[in-house]
Amino acid sequence: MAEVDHLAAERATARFDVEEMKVAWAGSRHAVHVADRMARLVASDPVFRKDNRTMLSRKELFKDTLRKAAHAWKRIVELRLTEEEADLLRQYVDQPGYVDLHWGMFVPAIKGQGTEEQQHKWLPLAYKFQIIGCYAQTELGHGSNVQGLETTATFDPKTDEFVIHSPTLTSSKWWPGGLGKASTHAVVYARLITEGKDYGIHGFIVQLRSLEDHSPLPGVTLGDIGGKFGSGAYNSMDNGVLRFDHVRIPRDQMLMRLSQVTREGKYVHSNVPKQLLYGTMVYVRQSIVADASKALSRAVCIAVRYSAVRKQFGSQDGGPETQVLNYKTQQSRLFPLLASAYAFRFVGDWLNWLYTDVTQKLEAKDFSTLQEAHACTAGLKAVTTSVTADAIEECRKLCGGHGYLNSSGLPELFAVYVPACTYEGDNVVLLLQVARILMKTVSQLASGKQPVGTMAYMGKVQYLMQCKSAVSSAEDWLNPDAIQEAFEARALRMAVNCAQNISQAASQEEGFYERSPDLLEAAVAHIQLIIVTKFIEKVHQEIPGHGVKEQLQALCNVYALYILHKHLGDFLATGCITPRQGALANEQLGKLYAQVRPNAVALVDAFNYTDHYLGSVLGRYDGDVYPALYEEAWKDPLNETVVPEGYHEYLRPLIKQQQLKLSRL
Ligand SMILES: CCCCCCCCCCCCC/C=C/C(=O)SCCNC(=O)CCNC(=O)[C@H](O)C(C)(C)COP(=O)(O)OP(=O)(O)OC[C@H]1O[C@@H](n2cnc3c(N)ncnc32)[C@H](O)[C@@H]1OP(=O)(O)O
Ligand SMILES: Cc1cc2nc3c(=O)[nH]c(=O)nc-3n(C[C@H](O)[C@H](O)[C@H](O)COP(=O)(O)OP(=O)(O)OC[C@H]3O[C@@H](n4cnc5c(N)ncnc54)[C@H](O)[C@@H]3O)c2cc1C
Repeated sequence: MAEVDHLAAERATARFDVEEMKVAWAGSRHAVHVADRMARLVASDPVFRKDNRTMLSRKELFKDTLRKAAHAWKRIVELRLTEEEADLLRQYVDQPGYVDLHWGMFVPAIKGQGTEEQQHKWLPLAYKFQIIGCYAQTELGHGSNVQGLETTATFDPKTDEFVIHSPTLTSSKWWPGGLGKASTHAVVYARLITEGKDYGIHGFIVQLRSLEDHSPLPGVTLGDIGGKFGSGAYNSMDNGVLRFDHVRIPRDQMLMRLSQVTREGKYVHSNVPKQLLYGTMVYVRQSIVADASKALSRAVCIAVRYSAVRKQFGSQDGGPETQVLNYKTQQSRLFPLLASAYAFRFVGDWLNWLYTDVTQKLEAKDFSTLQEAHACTAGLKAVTTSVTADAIEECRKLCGGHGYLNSSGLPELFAVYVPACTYEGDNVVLLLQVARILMKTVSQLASGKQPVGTMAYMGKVQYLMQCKSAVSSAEDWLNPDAIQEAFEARALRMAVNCAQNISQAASQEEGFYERSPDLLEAAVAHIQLIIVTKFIEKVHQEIPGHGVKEQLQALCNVYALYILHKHLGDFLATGCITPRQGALANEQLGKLYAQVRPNAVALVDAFNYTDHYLGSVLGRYDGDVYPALYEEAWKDPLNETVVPEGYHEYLRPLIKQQQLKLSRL
């Protein structure tokens, strides 16, 4: 810990037990302990240094990524780390790379879509890194529309092989992470053609590079797709392009858990929903929701600590300058983001539970919760990533000019994070999926079918369509039932309004198309309801530790009332609350900010991030920001020489020319 703690006074005002809050955040004492150990292991290892990352060229950065990944693997093996420890170690290394896709998508795709035999063959190779895999689905011409992919896998019964081919330029695989330079294998999604019939998209394991010298195999053309947004950032990842020219693979490299092609070329589909093909995406979407709280909490931790250190403007009587964290505007921009970090953390935990539950049911051939899993993972992925990306940028602004420096850590965090709004499903496309399910659920209400899971509230349609909020004072908004009812009524009424408007169109499809902007808003309202509900449920649980439950209660209220305030138009337009009740919610929000203020620094300390992981001179634990900023500036390569390169070529002649002109006057 730091020798001088410039934030000590802030820490002293906390009205709760920070160590216990760490447990509430991490999920258990064991989780705090393991995370702490792995974070320190990474922070103390010079190979994992990352403060120079934004100054490296793309080639240097990529090599640095390979080095870190190899070193991480060496440490994982040497220390015999468990899967949980290894995942955390990779998280704290904090540099996107091919391993993310290998463990995050290639392995899950084989686990989810491979037969037992296939898993037996391929997983041990992947587990030991004897092969490196990626997930090659998106093409140059199609990403969102998976059914529109063009790559073909045509069965040749003569040789018992599939022929993988890219028939057009637009069928080139484009974007897969790890494909460009590192992967030896890929799970490739292609149209299965057998006996002259196109059976749509299926997954195939295809070897791309030699295991001897890493050169592309015959018929395979591949490379990196080029530099991406921001310095450092996601440029450590080799997103790739891949084309096939009639590449042959054995029949048993089609992932055959869901459907099979026999030796004779007969297509056989197991009696399971086709959507299970999208299972890997569902898995990754739920992990992206968990990651959103990590990225958001990092940005918020930096902004809160720096706002407590930074002072601007004196008091009226010429006293000391004011900490910017004391400005009400700073609080009203920052504390909802702090509350959102906690909200996303808890909804992420719940989603992980849901995913595990659905997976167990699928194993038992119970597919009843597949739609719920799809709606929740798609919708929560969309809302949490959009909010987090915007919030990181807001945290940059909250840190003023210094937030724009790479050394603040915020520009890189933003650049790394922002593609999360696009990958694993563009957020708009995913929200429209949620909207479709909402419309289906509304249409089934008339027939008396009771909605279940997170849609269950829609079953209270008679009541929710006409209920009026009973709130008559600002304090009434602290009642979770009042919040819950207002959010349920808003979500349901928006969905019903959309359904009514769609029903007036010439066709359901046309109505859906015309009303899609409204449908997006209805989907967001439904997802926000889920987040609020899960936060309320969390706070209702027994939570040990002095003051911890009270702080979480306050943050839960901040989150809900902030959303209500931000989307006041929805609540008023649907008649769920009156303008006066909206004003009371805002009044209560102001009081809650005052309650959060003395606890703010301790609430971000509870994330338990090392300075290495935060990677920010502004977010340092000790708050000793100015010497660090000053020191950091001198490390820039531009400061390696006092007189810059190019002076003699471009600056001196210019200055001399001007001097000459002046001397002639
Ligand atoms: C150390 C470990 C770390 C782990 C963490 C890992 C993190 C990794 C970091 C991430 C790195 C980035 C990597 C990025 C990878 C990628 O981006 S991979 C590519 C991702 N691509 C997409 O997400 C494409 C998005 N598109 C789609 O998902 C689909 O095309 C679509 C939009 C859903 C439409 O599909 P379509 O087949 O056309 O279906 P519809 O007609 O719309 O619907 C038919 C029915 O199917 C239901 N459905 C759709 N999807 C699903 C699903 N996933 N699950 C279940 N059901 C689904 C849909 O509701 C319809 O149902 P009915 O109405 O009942 O028929
Ligand atoms: C950093 C990064 C990493 C990636 N990694 C991988 C990977 O490892 N493997 C892989 O296979 N892919 C990967 N992808 C690809 C990613 O999955 C796709 O980019 C993503 O699914 C979006 O598809 P798209 O690019 O086709 O966007 P498009 O669908 O072309 O989107 C363009 C615009 O059209 C809108 N739009 C599209 N369809 C509709 C609709 N029906 N209604 C309304 N609006 C619509 C979108 O909202 C968006 O505004 C990665 C992408 C990125 C950026």
